[in-house]
Amino acid sequence: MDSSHSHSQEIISKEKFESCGSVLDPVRAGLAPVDVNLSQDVLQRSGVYLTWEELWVTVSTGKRDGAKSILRGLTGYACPGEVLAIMGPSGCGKSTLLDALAGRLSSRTRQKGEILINGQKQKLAYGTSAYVTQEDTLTWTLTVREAVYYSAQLQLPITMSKFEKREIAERTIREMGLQDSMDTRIGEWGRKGLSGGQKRRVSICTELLKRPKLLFLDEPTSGLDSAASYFVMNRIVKLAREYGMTVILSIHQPTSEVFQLLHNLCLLSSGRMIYFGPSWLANQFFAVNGYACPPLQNPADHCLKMINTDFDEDIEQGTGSKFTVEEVIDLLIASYNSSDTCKKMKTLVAEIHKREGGPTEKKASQANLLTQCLILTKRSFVNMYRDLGYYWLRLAIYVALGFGLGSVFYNVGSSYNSIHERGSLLMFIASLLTIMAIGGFPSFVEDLKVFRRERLNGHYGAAAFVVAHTVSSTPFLLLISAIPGAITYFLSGLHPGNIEFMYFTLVLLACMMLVESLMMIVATIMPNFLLGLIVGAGIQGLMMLSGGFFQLPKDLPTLFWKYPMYYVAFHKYAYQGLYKNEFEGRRFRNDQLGGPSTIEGETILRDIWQVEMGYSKWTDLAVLFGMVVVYRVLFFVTVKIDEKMNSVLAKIVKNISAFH
Ligand SMILES: Nc1ncnc2c1ncn2[C@@H]1O[C@H](COP(=O)(O)OP(=O)(O)OP(=O)(O)O)[C@@H](O)[C@H]1O
Repeated sequence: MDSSHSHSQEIISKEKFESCGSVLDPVRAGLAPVDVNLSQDVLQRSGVYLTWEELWVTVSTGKRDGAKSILRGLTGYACPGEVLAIMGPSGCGKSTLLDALAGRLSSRTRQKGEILINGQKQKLAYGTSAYVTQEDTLTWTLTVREAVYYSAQLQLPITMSKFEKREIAERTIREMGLQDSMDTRIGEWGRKGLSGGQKRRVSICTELLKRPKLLFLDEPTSGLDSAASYFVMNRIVKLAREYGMTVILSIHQPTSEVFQLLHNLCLLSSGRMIYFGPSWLANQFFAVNGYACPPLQNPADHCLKMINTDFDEDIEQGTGSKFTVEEVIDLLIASYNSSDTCKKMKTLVAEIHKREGGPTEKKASQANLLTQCLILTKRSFVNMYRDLGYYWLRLAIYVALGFGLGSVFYNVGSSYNSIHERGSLLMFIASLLTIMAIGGFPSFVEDLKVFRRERLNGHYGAAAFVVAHTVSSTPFLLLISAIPGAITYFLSGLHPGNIEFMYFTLVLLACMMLVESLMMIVATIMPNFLLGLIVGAGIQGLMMLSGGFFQLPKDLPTLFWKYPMYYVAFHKYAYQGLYKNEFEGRRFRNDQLGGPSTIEGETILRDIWQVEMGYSKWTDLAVLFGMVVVYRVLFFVTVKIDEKMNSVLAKIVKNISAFH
C-alpha cells in the first residue's frame, strides 16, 4: 500500500512545517500541538515488520572496567513499503544498529533488548533479507553486466527462463544508472575500472534482483553525487512501495531532495536516540526545541550539526542563549521522550507486536544445487582466467624455475651420485615448488570475501562454493603442473617413459591441490592476509620436515615427527610415490669401492630412501588424491563451523548479557 496515504492523514501538513523551519515560537507559528496520526493502514500490510525495544549493544573494552555502550536503549520499528533512514554523525552507531537488526553483530559485542520479526522472535529464512554492506565486495574481474547476470542466475527461481533473468539483470543495471558502464570491468585498486560510486550501485543491483522482503543498506549513497543519490534513493523508495519491501538504511548526508524521500528517520548521536518518526517532522521537532533550520539550509545538515559531539562548538538557540552540544542533545532527548511522536511510535511498536503476522514465509526456491555449482564454476573460471595473479603469474615463475631446475640438474645420468641428485630434485618439486601455491592466497581471500557476502545474503551455500572452486581451479593447476613439470623432467633426464611422466605430473597436481586446499582452510580460519600466509607456510614447513627427506623415516623422532606428522603430512606419500616412479625397475652404477658394479632401484628405495615397499606407487597416488578430497571436505566443514561458531558465540554472549 502507498505509504503517502498514511502521511496525508497527519494533522499538520508537510508543506506547512517546511515553510516555517526558521520560526522559533512553535505555538505562534501554528506548529503545536505536535500530533502524528499513525494510521491503522500501516498495520495492514503484508511483509516483514521489524521492531526493537530497549536495544543495548555493548562491546568489551578489554580492560577491567568493563564495556563500552555503542547503542543505548533504542526503540523503533520498520514497516513494509517504507524506508527507514538511520542518520547521525560518523561513529554514532548507525552500522551497529543495522548489524544488530540484521542479526550480524560480531561475537565480540553483547546485545540486550528485543528484536522481533512480525512480533515474534524468529530467524529470517535465508534469502528473505539482503544486506548491502559499506564495503563493496565484488568479483573485480567481471564486467557490470556479467556480475549482475551471474548473480541473477544464482538467485532467481529455476522456473524463470535465461532470457527473463538477463532482462531483470539489465533492467536493474539501467535503474541504477549504470547502462553506460555495462561492459566495464569492476576493477580494483591499481586496476581502475568503475568509480567508487558505481561499485556501490553494482552492490545494490545484486541485492535488489530478488526483491528481498527486508533490505538493509549501509550507506547506499556514499561516493555518489547528489543527482545519482537522488535517483538511486528514488528507485529504492519506489521498489519498497511496489513490492512491500521493508528497507532500513544508514545515511550520512542526504541532500534535501533525498531527505524528502525518506519515510521515517532514526536520528542517533553517540548511540542515543534523539528522534524517531516521520522524516519531514524532524524539522518541526528541532524548531519546537528552539533549533529551527535556517531558510535555504538542508534539514539533514542542520540536524547533524546540532548533534555532532566530536567538536567542542557551542550552539546558539533561537533565544540567543548558547549551549554545549551535550546540553543540546540532553534537551532534545528529553523533549523527544515526552513528545506525542515518541508515544505514537511506542504505541505502534506495541500494536505491531499484537498484530497477527506469524512467521515470515520462505522465499520461492532459487537455482538448485547443480545449477548453482555450474554457474559458480563458470564465474570462478572466468575470474581465474582474467586475474593474472591467480595462476598466470605462477605459471610464468614455475616455467622459469623449471628451466632453472633443468639446468642445475641437467641430464643427471645414472651414476651413484645421480641417486642423491634425483632424490633432491624430486623433493624440491614435491615440496618447495608446491609451497609457492600460497602465491594465490590473496586472490583466494578476495574470493572468500565475495562468498561470505553472498552466503550471508542467501545466494548459495558452502557446498556449491567448494565444488565450484575445486572444478574451476583444476585445469589451471594441471597446466601449471604439466608445463614446468615437463621442462624439468626432460631437461634433467628423469625416468624416461610416458607412464612415468604422467605419474610425475599427477603427483605434482595432487600436491598443488593439497597446498591450495590447505590455504583455503587457513583463509577461512584466519582471513587476515599476512597472518594467513605465515601460518600456511609454517604448517607446510612442519610437514616438509616430517616427510622423510631431511631426516630419513627411521631417524625421525618418534614423538610428534613420526607419529602423527609423518603419516599425516602429504609429503611422505609424494616423496615415496615419486621415488618409486623414479627408481623402480632401474639400475645405477655403483661407483663405491667394493660391492657389485650396479645397484638395483629397489635396493636404493629400501636401503637409501627407506621407502615403504609393501604397496605400489599407485597406492601413494591414490592416498594423495584421497587427501585432496579429505582436505576439501575439511574446508567445507571449516566454513560450516565458522558460520555455526559465530551464531553459537553470539548466543553465548547473549545469554551472558541476559544473565547480567
Ligand atoms: N566491535 C567493535 N569493537 C569496538 N568498538 C566498536 C565495535 N563496533 C563498533 N565500535 C565503535 O562503536 C561506534 C559506532 O560504530 P559504527 O560503525 O556503528 O558507527 P557509524 O555510525 O556506522 O560510523 P560511520 O558513519 O563512520 O560508518 C564507533 O565508535 C566504533 O568505534
